[in-house]
Amino acid sequence: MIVTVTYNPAVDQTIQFDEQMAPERVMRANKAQFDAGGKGINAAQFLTAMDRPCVATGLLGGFTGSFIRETLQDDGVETAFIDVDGTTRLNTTAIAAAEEYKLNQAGPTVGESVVDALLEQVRAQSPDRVLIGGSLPPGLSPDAIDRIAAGGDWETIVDTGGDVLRELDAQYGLCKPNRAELGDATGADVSTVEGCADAADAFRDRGFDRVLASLGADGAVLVGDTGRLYAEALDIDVVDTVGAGDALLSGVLSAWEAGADDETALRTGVAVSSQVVQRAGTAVPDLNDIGSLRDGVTVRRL
Ligand SMILES: Nc1ncnc2c1ncn2[C@@H]1O[C@H](COP(=O)(O)OP(=O)(O)OP(=O)(O)O)[C@@H](O)[C@H]1O
Ligand SMILES: O=P(O)(O)OC[C@@]1(O)O[C@H](CO)[C@@H](O)[C@@H]1O
Repeated sequence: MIVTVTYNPAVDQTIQFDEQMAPERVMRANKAQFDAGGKGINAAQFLTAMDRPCVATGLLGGFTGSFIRETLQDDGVETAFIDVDGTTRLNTTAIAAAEEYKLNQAGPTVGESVVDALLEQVRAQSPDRVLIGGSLPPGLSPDAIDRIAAGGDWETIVDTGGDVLRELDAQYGLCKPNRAELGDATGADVSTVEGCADAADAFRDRGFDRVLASLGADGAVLVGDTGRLYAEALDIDVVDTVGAGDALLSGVLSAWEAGADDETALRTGVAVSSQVVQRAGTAVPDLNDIGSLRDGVTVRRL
């Protein structure tokens, strides 16, 4: 069973415009939606949709926090959040004439004591795996991630910014940087797939048994003791890439939970992410046909 931890959840507002973004004038959206968001929360939604036992935890506050809790419960996602003072942030994605703008708030300031409460919440679920996803709110340091990782006999997966990844000291089963985060974390040249695989492999020495690096339209690499796997992205019409990395990671974890090997897991991740990027927002897409989509993913060893 997987527990996800989102220290800094968000309500994701996605607004769409026909014309290009321009300053100093009123832009009128033709579509708008609100979704429960945050990297661990997205993963919990995708995992639940794939019938993988999962509990979403983290910090919630204010009316936006209530929206997230109610949305998850309506979607059948098990929750065990800690309530905090302040208001969970609202992050905005503006899609204007096929260009995407991502505007993320910082989130409410919290005290270090929330880490103790959250760790107790995680322990109470007796998970096999814990996924810690997303940024840290003001008031918390990377130690808040390490403490969860070292707080029980579970495998910890982490998906956070490169600046935080390089500060982590605990042992992790997997980290999931995207291309920019991999470059930030390692200082390596990540302009080629091979370069990303080299950087991911070297980064394992920093306490990560495996590294799943997502490369956007170039697909993804998974490096670990069994070698270096590269999966090409599927050729699809992309609407909104927000949540793509969470979907990739969820597909990989879902396959591992079912006992699949790394190649099948990587294929599954690419298949799930390809479904998410074809629609706006971070709500759960149709994941019923993942098996045939997965078979269409090209994977090779590097
Ligand atoms: N343009 C694209 N075409 C096809 N697939 C894509 C495209 N962009 C992303 N994907 C799929 O989504 C996966 C993750 O993409 P990406 O590296 O952008 O994640 P990310 O930056 O971590 O996203 P987020 O942080 O918003 O979750 C890719 O490995 C790929 O399978
Ligand atoms: O600010 P963070 O925590 O790094 O990222 C938050 C976020 O952009 O990540 C998700 C997509 O991966 C969205 O649901 C959410 O708005």
